[in-house]
Amino acid sequence: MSGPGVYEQLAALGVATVYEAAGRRGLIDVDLEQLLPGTSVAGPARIAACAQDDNWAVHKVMPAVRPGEVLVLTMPEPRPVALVGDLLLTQARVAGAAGVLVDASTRDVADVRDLGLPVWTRWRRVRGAVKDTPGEIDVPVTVGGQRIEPGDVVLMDADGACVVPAARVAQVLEAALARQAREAAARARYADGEFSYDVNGLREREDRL
Ligand SMILES: O=C([O-])CC(=O)C(=O)O
Ligand SMILES: [Mg+2]
Repeated sequence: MSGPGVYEQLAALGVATVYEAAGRRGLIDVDLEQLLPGTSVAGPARIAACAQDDNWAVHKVMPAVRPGEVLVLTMPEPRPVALVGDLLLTQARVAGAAGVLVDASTRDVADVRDLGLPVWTRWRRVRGAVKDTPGEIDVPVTVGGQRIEPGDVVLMDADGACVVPAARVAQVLEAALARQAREAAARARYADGEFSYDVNGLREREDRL
């Protein structure tokens, strides 16, 4: 079969549509700054669970990263401590990561932008991480109140981030494509001057109140 792959399709559908199609599940409920505006990515999670304020696990995870993966970096209590900068992210870029979710701080932002690797970060702060404790890689973590397991599909775009459990990807993709088709039909009507107040039956409902 040809055509765009599952990850490409999910990235194009976007976080809002996929989250809605998943039954409003999987939201990574935290403010993230998108360092490369205009990018959207989806891919299986490769996880580094760092010790507090420590980026040993980020160094450790780099040799494990496979092309197309979304690297998820977190620590027990996320704080504006720089888990990554351009040196670590160069390694992610060369490994072929689709994108990086930093549930902490990123530094060397100008150089990171030049790398062209899409990164979403909680903070931009240069405070350095220590390397005292190995932490863990390839383990489940919680980011923005949402559990992410290795291999779950993480999506990120201008709206933020969400995750789809690996076992639900096919079902959520199908529902998201259906939702996209419904939204396209609605968009065409609004572009023609109709109003959602009428199309969605809200005027009629209000008249009956
Ligand atoms: O080395 C660090 O701890 C983070 C950093 O600045 C880089 O990766 O360039
Ligand atoms: Mg640096």
